[in-house]
Amino acid sequence: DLEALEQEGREYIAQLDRAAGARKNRASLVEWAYTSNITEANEEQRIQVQLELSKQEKQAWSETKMYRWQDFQDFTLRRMFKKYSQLGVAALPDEKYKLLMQSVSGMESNYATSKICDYKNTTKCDLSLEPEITEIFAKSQDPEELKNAWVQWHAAAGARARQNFSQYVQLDNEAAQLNGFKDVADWWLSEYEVPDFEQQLAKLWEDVKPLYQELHAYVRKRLRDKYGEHVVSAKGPIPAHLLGNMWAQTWNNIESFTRPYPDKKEIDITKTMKDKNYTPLKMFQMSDEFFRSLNLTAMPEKFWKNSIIEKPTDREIVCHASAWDFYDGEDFRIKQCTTVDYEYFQTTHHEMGHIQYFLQYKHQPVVFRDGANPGFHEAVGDTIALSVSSPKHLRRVGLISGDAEDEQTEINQLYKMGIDKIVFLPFAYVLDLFRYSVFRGTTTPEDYNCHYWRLRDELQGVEPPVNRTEEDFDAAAKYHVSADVEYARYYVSFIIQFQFHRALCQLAGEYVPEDLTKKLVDCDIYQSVNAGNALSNMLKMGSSKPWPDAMEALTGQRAMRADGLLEYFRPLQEWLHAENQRTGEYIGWEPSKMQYC
Ligand SMILES: C=C(C[SeH])C(=O)N1CCC[C@H]1C(=O)O
Ligand SMILES: [Zn+2]
Repeated sequence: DLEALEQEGREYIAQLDRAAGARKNRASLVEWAYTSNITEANEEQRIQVQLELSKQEKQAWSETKMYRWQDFQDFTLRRMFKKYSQLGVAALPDEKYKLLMQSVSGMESNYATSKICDYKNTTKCDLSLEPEITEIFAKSQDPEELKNAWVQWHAAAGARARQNFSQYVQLDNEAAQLNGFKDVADWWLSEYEVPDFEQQLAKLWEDVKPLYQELHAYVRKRLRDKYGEHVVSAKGPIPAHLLGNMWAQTWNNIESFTRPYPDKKEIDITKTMKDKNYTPLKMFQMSDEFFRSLNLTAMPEKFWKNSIIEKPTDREIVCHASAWDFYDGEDFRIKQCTTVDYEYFQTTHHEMGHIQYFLQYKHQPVVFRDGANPGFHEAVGDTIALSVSSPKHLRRVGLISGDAEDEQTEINQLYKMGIDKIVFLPFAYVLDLFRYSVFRGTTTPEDYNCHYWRLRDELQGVEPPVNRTEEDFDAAAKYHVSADVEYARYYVSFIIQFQFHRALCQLAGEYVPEDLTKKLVDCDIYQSVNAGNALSNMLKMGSSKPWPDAMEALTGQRAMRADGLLEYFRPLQEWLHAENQRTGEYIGWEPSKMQYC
């Protein structure tokens, strides 16, 4: 009878989950070995083990399919079977599976080991993305030097990945179809478990676009004041190499010469960190302490022993920051090439947020040890960082001094947050709009680069510093495209982190709507056990329930909404609107005059 069958199913899925945990542990270990020491041998070993594990998964999958789990009464049991009924890339025949692994691995190693030559000393050609090229984009205010680094990097890390990328698209789409999806775009979107998710992304962009356009116009004006109208036009897109970041995804590095009230004391947190002899370890300890102050879980012993928090000098590694769950309930690690600066202080909290999520859901079955949706996992650390980057908290830890809050300081503060959070949204949206169209075949290899720049031009209002052709492939110059990491998760995160932040601030008594002494921009949830417990209750759920349930558990809302972000930045939006009217700056941008199609 059904009851007996369901009980049999329960016992089967329990042993399958344990076996899956052992497989994921092995997969993480061999992946870690490769990304923390990029050699041919480690790359070969990684692919061998992945292939072996995929055979075991295929075997288990054929057994799982035999169960009539759709008729089971138990929601959680049905959900476990549903997730285990999706085989993933292992559905590919061995040869194609290996080819797919090799093409992604080839792109990722190329990205991680790409070097460019020094602008002045052209025989010195050992500059890596981290720390050297990142430092150029953080510090240089020479458009020619920035253009040179931009062009070299996009040739090395972008164009060189084109062949591998088109093979990866082909094979990943085949895997998607073997899993019952039309293409990888639908597979990625299915992770969000709501039928109209793509439309929700478009709606969020419509909600935020007016704010972005005001900020874009203001920044273009300030850059034109600085570099002149022959470098920055009055009505066109902004040249992508002038925004302080290789991908123009956050513009924090141009804050010092574009902030609204320049005569207000400059808050140079990087300088203060260096003056106070901060070390990468201290940055991690401060982040750990913040989480513990919320009554969340301390980093376990193995974390401090096994993590890599500084770039090694004796080998090549994947420097792009990452957090790792080894699925044994004890081994959790971060790998990042920390430099002592504000940007990496934020990144450290971002990665520690992933680890905290791992720790909170480690009691779940392996199959539920995931974010409620991929965006949730990206939002945890950033939500904490919204408190850490508040003037109140920075004063608390001695990273800024003096300057009590006044209207102008507050606008400067919101501007600093806005050139990090608001400008990121069109960048993130473009990256997966581009890849959805590639996987769907609406963008073919012959117009990869044309389509990428058309989206960058139309949505983000940035243009390439030089003309582009189909010899280039600029999308792959971004880590996540070369590493096959979906990006809508960050777009979602930058929206929902403000819903999380607002809810936590209310729980901490730090934010009271309409109470001007308890404003959202001043909120710091540090040491609030009340806020921490609510966050913990949501994190413990992992992916055991559809994400609207997790969202509701923390915020009372069941949907993603831009209202948290818009409320947070309301004063800035009003200031920018008035300022752009005062200067008469054109809002929006005309199509770029650069050749890229
Ligand atoms: C820090 C990570 C590792 Se999950 C990252 O890739 N982030 C964090 C914010 C956006 C995105 C990026 O760097 O492009
Ligand atoms: Zn992340």
